[in-house]
Amino acid sequence: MVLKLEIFEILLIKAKEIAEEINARVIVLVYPSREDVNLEFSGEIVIVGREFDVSRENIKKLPFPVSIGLPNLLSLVSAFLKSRGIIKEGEFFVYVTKDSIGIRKVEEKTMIANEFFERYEGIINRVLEIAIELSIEGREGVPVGTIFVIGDTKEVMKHSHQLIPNPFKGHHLNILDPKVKNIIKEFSFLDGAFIISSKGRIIAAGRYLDVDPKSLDVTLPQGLGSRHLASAAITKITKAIAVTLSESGTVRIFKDGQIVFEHNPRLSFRSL
Ligand SMILES: Nc1ncnc2c1ncn2[C@@H]1O[C@H](COP(=O)(O)OP(=O)(O)OP(=O)(O)O)[C@@H](O)[C@H]1O
Repeated sequence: MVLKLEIFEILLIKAKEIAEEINARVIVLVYPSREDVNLEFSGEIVIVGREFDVSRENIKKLPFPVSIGLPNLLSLVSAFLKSRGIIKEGEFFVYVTKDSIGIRKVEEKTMIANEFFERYEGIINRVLEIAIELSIEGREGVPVGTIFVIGDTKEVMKHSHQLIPNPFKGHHLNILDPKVKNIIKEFSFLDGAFIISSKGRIIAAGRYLDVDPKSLDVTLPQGLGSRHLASAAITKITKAIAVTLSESGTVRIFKDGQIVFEHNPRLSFRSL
């Protein structure tokens, strides 16, 4: 069968029609299959993806890693749109992947709190990306587990101590620098946590979190051990956010003592 238009172009046309029909103000393109997105739409267009160089005013670009899977991507987009006041709870947006189309309602409770975007958006994205790569690749093929504690550094340092001399002391390395990714991966075998400032600077690695989950009344689903309890606890007594990678491959984000995001890339590593 010869198609006059590519599937993706057909989906774009339909997305616009649906958006207009249901009064959706946003169309989300998830890792679109082509760069020259040709879509005249009066609302906002959000592109989830990496390599797109767009400068049109109504197009926003979100660099979420594809490996977190479509449901998680859509939850993050939903939280983003809400936190930026682009759409409100209960409203709909239309999304298009390279071979599917759908409608999503912005729920009252998004998996990720709005602060995710207001505070450390870029940093959490980068940490998530590293954690996901480590989950899939391991370190030199061996599964690793680790913790990243982001933000409220002063308080976090008060509630933690070094297990080994801090390899990052005196270095001004920033997690947003692409070269730093491999350095982090190299040090991921260390026991303890990475401490990252709200601006992305790597303050320490090999840091033990001195927190008592019991007295802080932290409860997590069964099966989660001391790494996860400590991560939850540190986010309860400070304003920090923690990202953990379990040796089993699951990546979790903690905030206010609770899990706000959970995903195992090893179980769903696929392209959209
Ligand atoms: N308070 C803490 N601060 C920093 N790191 C910790 C803390 N408690 C445990 N860890 C780290 O977590 C590692 C694994 O502990 P444990 O197996 O109990 O955790 P877990 O939550 O079951 O994690 P995993 O799912 O990766 O096995 C420890 O070897 C240590 O490196």
